[in-house]
Amino acid sequence: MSQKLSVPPNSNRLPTLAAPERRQSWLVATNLFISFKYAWAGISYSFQTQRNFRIHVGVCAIAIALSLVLHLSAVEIAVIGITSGLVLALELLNTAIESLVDLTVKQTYHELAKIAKDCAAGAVLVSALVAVLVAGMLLLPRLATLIMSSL
Ligand SMILES: Nc1ncnc2c1ncn2[C@@H]1O[C@H](COP(=O)(O)OP(=O)(O)OP(=O)(O)O)[C@@H](O)[C@H]1O
Repeated sequence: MSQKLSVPPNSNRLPTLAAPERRQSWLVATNLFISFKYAWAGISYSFQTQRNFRIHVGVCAIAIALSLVLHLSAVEIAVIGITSGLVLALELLNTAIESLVDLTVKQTYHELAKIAKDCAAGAVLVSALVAVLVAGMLLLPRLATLIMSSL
C-alpha cells in the first residue's frame, strides 16, 4: 500500500502562506511604536493582576540595586540582570498561557489544562530558584564582608 506523504511547504513560501492567517487577527500592530504600546500593556496587565509578578519585580529590583551598591563587576551585574529578566519574562509567559488555557477550556476541568498551567508555573519556579542561587552566590559574600567590616 502506498503511503501519501505531505510535503512540507517550501520555507520561502511561508510568509505568503502565513499572511492571510495573520490578517484574520482582530488587530495587527502597524508600526513599531504600536507594538511597544501593546507589549507595555501586557507588562502593565501582569503587574496589576499577578501578585507573583509584582513580588518578582520587587525582588529583581532589590537584587540589581544591591549589585550596584555593592560594586559588583560588570559581568556579575549582567548575570544578575539576565537571571532577573528570565524570571520576569517567564512570569509574563505564564500569564499568557493561563489566559489562553482559560480562554480555551473556560471554567471546566481538563487534565491538559492542568498540565499546561502546572508546567508554566514550574518554569517560573525553576528560573526563580536559579535566580536566588545566582544572587545568593554573588551578593551574600559581599554583604557578609560589608557587615563584618562595619562591626
Ligand atoms: N481548567 C483547569 N483544569 C484543570 N486544572 C486547572 C484548571 N485551571 C486551573 N487548574 C489548576 O489550578 C492551578 C492554579 O490555577 P491558576 O489559574 O490559579 O494558576 P496559578 O498558577 O495559581 O496562577 P498564578 O500564577 O496567578 O498564581 C493550576 O496550576 C492547575 O493545577
